[in-house]
Amino acid sequence: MESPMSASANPWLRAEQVSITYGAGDVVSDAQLTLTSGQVTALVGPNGSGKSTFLRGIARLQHMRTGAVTLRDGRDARALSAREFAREIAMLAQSRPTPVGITVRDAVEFGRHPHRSRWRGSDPDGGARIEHALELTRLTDRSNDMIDELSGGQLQRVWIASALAQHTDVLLLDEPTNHLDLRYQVEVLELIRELADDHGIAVGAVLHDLNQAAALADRVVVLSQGSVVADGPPTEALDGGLLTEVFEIDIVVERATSGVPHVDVPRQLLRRPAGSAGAVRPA
Ligand SMILES: Nc1ncnc2c1ncn2[C@@H]1O[C@H](COP(=O)(O)OP(=O)(O)OP(=O)(O)O)[C@@H](O)[C@H]1O
Repeated sequence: MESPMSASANPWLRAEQVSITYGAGDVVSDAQLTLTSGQVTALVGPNGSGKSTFLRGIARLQHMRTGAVTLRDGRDARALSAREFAREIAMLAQSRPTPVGITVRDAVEFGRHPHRSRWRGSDPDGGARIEHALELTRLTDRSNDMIDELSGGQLQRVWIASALAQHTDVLLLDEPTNHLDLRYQVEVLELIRELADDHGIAVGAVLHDLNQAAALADRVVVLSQGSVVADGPPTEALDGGLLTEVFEIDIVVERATSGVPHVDVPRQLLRRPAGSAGAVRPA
């Protein structure tokens, strides 16, 4: 991980012409993604559009039928050993079993696996990296708690801490705010922004909430039926017409005074007129 000051202009990860199949046709088709130091890139799109599969393909958790993933120094990410790869790219997958009987610190320590020497298990930087990851995720005071006793939001922060302890330039997050209440969502989103801004990490995150994507991301990539149909700053990629087509529901995008687009669905879609058949009335 380098400081943002030393970041080169080259993307830290470039995935190109990625196609992934589960057997009956491609679910990701000729897709591309570029991740840059200090930038958050949000992947958005309807259920089943291929967001997770695309990210998992890049993270080598899914076989790619075609495609290339190139690191900043020109190395082919797919040619690296598992240990080398895990020193470059950390991935927080969507669903993880919660191990029983381990502490927060133990879970964060998992992230050090690619840095431990093979035979003796020594990891001179490990202690400091783990402390730093706990600090960034505000978990220092909980480090001795058992992880099966944490709330969903705290647990999510533990997994992010574990990915941070891995100390990579690139962080891939699949729905990092899933199952979190609003407060924890905001905390996790702020943390992601901080990782990019203060630590120069190149973040790629699948997000469902288009307004969160608009507020958080420097770039938004829109996937539809496995293909990238928009890739640009939120003001360009979050286009009302395009989103209406992709999500198959009327979507209006307004530009707030801050410049951040605000994505909305017309209210009449959500409420039945009072007195209409089947309207829900308060008891
Ligand atoms: N293990 C699997 N076996 C077969 N098909 C799969 C498998 N996982 C996903 N798919 C299919 O691949 C397509 C893309 O799924 P994927 O989970 O990548 O979409 P997504 O955009 O992340 O969806 P969501 O927003 O619902 O998480 C879907 O049609 C899905 O049914």
